[in-house]
Amino acid sequence: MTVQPARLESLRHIPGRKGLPFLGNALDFIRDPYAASMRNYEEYGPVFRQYMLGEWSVSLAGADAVEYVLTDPDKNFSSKNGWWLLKEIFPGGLMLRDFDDHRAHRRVMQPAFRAAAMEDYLLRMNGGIAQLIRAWEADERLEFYPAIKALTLKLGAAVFMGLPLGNAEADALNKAFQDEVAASLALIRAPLPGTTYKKGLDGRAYLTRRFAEMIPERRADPGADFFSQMASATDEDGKSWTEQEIIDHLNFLMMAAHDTTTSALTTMVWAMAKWPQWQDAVHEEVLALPHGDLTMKDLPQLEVTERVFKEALRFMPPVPFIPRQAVRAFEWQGVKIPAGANIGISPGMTMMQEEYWTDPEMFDPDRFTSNRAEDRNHRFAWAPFGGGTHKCIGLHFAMMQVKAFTAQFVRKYRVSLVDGAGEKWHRVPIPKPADGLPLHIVRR
Ligand code: HEM
Repeated sequence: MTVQPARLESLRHIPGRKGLPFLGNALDFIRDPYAASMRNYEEYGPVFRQYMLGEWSVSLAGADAVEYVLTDPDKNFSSKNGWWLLKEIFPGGLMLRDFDDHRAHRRVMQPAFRAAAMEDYLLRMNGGIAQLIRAWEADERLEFYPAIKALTLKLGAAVFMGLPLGNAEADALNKAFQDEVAASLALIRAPLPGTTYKKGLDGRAYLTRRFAEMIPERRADPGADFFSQMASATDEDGKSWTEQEIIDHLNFLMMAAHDTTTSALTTMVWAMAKWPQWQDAVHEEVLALPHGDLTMKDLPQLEVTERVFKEALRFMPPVPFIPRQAVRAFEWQGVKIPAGANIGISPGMTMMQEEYWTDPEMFDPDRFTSNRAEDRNHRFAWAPFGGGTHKCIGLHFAMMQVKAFTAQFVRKYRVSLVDGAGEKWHRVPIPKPADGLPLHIVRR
């Protein structure tokens, strides 16, 4: 659905500040997005406008706003136009579809996340993780962020693309994929030679060509991987996706899965190194499992691990802000907001609000125990995976991958922070430690 962007004149009644020419409030936001949003909230109230990189947007603060926009009872909000940054590099992905078209595509993708498929992914993951973390044995000091990023990329090539671990082409495909991700976030968005953006478009062209060549192979001899699932997926009428649709969905899925899980695992391991009582509790829980590979049956037993993961997502959410575009005018908290306005909501800010959480600045996985259940203070108090029709389709997959990794990692290693490590984080676009998170690592 195409809607003309809202003009400044139609937003003037909404309080807010412009900041610097063109940059607007971007520097403040990049430095500390929560502090910047909280300042605006305190000064202007729950509806305010912001200017960044030449664009105005309207922020709606608080869990009620997160619920209203994500559940979208009046079909007011376009995800496709909200996530315009991703439109050229990752077109056709689920998040870049709206309403009936989105629902139809999501339904076709859903079987790739059913229990039987998940069991196969877990098998692949277990083998891959064992092999990849073995390489860390030789180190006494491990820079965790680059190490886990390399691990999730290699696992991704196996689980998403169906390539055997160590496949010669996997590195080239992963490099093209990383170029795409970098380009989707680039400030200069013209395909000039040598730019990040041009490299991303080249990466997309290469992946598109290779995926197209691989589709007949995946159809003829399907394996236990996402690519095979998508190549053979059909809708209610038995119609398959076109070649281009398969490529676009696979490409987007890998992007949606990769940096988010990498970031969450980094936060979790940082927290377990900083507050070792959680590392001990997770270790003890893992030791109580039957020895051998983690199975689907074991996953619910990892209850402490799950709480530590949930708290890591609250503390440092990989997707702290969610954009939409209003496709029609609406009213929120008595403020009229015109069609075409860019809308921003922040599950990240909500997950730090004292209204819903005790001592929100404290890392406290016990807030998720059934007797405290602070996440139930509001249906959208804890929403690191979003909600409504676009709620993360990979959330159980992410949980499974995190448990599969953590179980093997804590069984094999104990980690502590190198002095001063992990003190500074880049919070946007996806959180990562500025120093790469150097850890002391010892074999148990
Ligand atoms: C800790 C890890 C993850 C986090 C925090 C996360 C977060 C999110 C969020 C917040 C959304 C909704 C965005 C919106 O409403 O605009 C989303 C959507 C999505 N995620 Fe995840 N995600 C994670 C892992 C994954 C994984 C592992 C996969 C795939 C295996 C995945 C695939 C997707 C897809 C395809 C969508 C679009 C869904 C739709 O539009 O219907 N994500 N994710």
